[in-house]
Amino acid sequence: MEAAEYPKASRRLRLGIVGGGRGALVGQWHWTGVRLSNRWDLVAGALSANPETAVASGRDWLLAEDRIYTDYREMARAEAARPDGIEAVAICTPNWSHRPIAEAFMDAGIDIICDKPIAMTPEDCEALAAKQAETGLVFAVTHPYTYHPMARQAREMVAAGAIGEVRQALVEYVQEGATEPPDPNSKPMAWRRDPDKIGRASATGDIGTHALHMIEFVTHLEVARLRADFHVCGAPQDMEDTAFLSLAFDNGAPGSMWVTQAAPGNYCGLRFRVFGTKGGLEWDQESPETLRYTPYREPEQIIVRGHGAGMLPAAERMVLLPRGHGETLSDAWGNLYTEIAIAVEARRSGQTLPEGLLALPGLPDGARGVRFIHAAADSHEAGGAWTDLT
Ligand SMILES: NC(=O)C1=CN([C@@H]2O[C@H](COP(=O)(O)OP(=O)(O)OC[C@H]3O[C@@H](n4cnc5c(N)ncnc54)[C@H](OP(=O)(O)O)[C@@H]3O)[C@@H](O)[C@H]2O)C=CC1
Ligand SMILES: O=C1CO[C@H](CO)[C@@H](O)[C@@H]1O
Repeated sequence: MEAAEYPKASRRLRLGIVGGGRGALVGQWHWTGVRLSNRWDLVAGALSANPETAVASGRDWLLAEDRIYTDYREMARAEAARPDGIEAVAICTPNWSHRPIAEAFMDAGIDIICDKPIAMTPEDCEALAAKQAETGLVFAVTHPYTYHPMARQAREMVAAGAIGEVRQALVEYVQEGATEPPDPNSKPMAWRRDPDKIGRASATGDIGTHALHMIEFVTHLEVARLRADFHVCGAPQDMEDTAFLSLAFDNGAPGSMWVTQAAPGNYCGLRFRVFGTKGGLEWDQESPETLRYTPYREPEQIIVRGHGAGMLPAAERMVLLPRGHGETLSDAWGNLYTEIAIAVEARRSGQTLPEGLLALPGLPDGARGVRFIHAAADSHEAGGAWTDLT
């Protein structure tokens, strides 16, 4: 079967970035996606709350001097006033600042690319949703892992009935970074232990939101209810580094989620196992090129990323290199930024895209992540009680 192509870009779109300056973590990953997609020019930035770091970082990134900003509000105003102003902004700052930054750029008519979790509370998300409804802007949320072709392949196989009806699903996102106390000079760790800056949960929000998005994406189901227990399994700290969750999907299937940042030997272990009436699918982000498919009572298959040989069209259109010529998380970021560019260009030019072409996480997905954090924290505080997530 031929893979449906993404529409060609008519030009590169103009992007600005807030956060991601010297010492920051995720800004570089956004920049990688921007470059690999070849659909964006990064032309402006407010890269730090500290003016000196903002300027130094803007020069590192070779931004024009007049487009290096020391205040994101000024950036929103100035860029909106330029004929060649940015068309979208990527928000790569700590969680607590996402809402005010997004609002400033939405007020300026600029499309939003926001890191997760998109805000601190469900009420924040409602305010953002109201502003999106009023402005009609794109609001993309950066869950890159569903942009691995083999994660997309799993989703498409479930939709095509390859494993029958989903009867149970397990997801884990396991890391090791909280095993020892954090480096006191680490910028990314400085705010991740502070509930005023990260929110009501630590690891559960930081990586559990990706796990939630992935398992719902692959199964085409929603988690209707959950129960959660938070633990500290690594170096002593006030917030949880580990969570065990039981899940109840909206079709009645049970599931589980394990999230930890204190499991030595695990680096970025986002993994799922999904089983249905006719077979199972298993995938591991640390070995993203293969998908294990176990049709019941038939030989198991290892499907390898590449062209043909069992790849379904929506997954195959994200394939960049031939089979065996490794693609990894940076390519997934490139695929994500490709879909964001297509959505932004379509909105700006008034095009309607074919139904189902994009699988871009939007504001409802981001808001779901925030509700998930609160439901998990509520459940933990209630001794692991079942808590609604719908
Ligand atoms: N999608 C994904 O896969 C990932 C998502 N994330 C998410 O990305 C966000 C950022 O995380 P991370 O990169 O680890 O955090 P860092 O602390 O490493 O980086 C945050 C950056 O934001 C800057 N910043 C803070 N406030 C402002 C402001 N008012 N104006 C301009 N810049 C500002 C900081 O600069 P300074 O301190 O100098 O002010 C720093 O450069 C979080 O929400 C996190 O959950 C993180 C990793 C991966
Ligand atoms: O979203 C995320 C994924 O990866 C990071 C580190 O590996 C996390 O801490 C982060 O917030």
